[in-house]
Amino acid sequence: MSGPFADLGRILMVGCGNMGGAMLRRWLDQGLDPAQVTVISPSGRAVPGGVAVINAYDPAAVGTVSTLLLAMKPQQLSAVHAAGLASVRAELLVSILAGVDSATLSSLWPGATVIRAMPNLPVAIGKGVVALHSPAEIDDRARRVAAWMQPLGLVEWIESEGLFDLVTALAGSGPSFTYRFIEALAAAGTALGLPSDQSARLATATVEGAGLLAAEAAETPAVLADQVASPGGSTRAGLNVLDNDAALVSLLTRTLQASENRNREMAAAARA
Ligand SMILES: NC(=O)C1=CN([C@@H]2O[C@H](COP(=O)(O)OP(=O)(O)OC[C@H]3O[C@@H](n4cnc5c(N)ncnc54)[C@H](OP(=O)(O)O)[C@@H]3O)[C@@H](O)[C@H]2O)C=CC1
Ligand SMILES: O=C(O)[C@@H]1CCC=N1
Repeated sequence: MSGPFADLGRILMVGCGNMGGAMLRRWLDQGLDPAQVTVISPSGRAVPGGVAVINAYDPAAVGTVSTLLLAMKPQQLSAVHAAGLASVRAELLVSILAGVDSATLSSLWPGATVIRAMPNLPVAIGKGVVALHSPAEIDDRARRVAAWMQPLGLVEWIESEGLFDLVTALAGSGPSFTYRFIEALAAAGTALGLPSDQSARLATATVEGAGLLAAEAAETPAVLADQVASPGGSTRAGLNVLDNDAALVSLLTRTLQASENRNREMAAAARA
């Protein structure tokens, strides 16, 4: 096999819910061999594309694991470790757990190369973000992880682990905040008289188009905003509301701060 999935060997994926499932589906769409992956899911719920699923760790069923991918909730880490996973000697340990720091992961799986990955939900269509952090020098194993994540969207290394909780808030949680914005735009349209289904369609398509243009254009979002807002026109009247006392920036700063704080709390709980 070649491409981004070469050299990952057998992958054991712990949890395959909203986020893990989106990643796995995209990888399978992009050529990952389902025979390479085993998923642990306590409910035994079906997982995408013919991938083997077991409801508890069973060394005989799993065999030798090269890559261990943690994709359950941070609060499940100690239970997962205690339920046999401590004995897995994978060369690569990749964790998408919010908060949980690399020192905690290294102490639980000594000897593994630990990489933290923070994906977001649009990885489902290859338009996600995957932030990566390696506590050690970025070596060939770490580069292998970056190549593995490439089909999911934008891959960015975050050098300082101290910034990872903030990156998690901005990019990991960011789609949720953006969906709220779409809902709020639609709700405002409805409150002012539009039929709700039409307002929802208009809001979703407007955010889709604006996002795609922002990603492709040479201009910054600030310049694009000005291209919409004619001097003395109606957009400027609306922007004045968002910009007054930096209302939107202030709201989003508090939003990211709350999420970052919660990531720190989850990291502390995982260390305890
Ligand atoms: N949702 C998102 O957008 C993002 C999530 N993350 C991170 O991804 C991780 C998963 O989140 P998300 O997918 O939303 O959560 P979900 O609740 O959707 O999925 C959790 C998964 O963990 C499994 N699980 C539960 N208990 C255990 C256990 N004891 N052993 C093995 N597997 C277990 C569940 O299996 P079953 O269904 O069988 O119970 C399920 O497959 C979290 O750590 C989160 O921080 C990171 C970035 C974005
Ligand atoms: O809500 C959570 O805890 C995770 C972190 C990023 C997205 N979901």
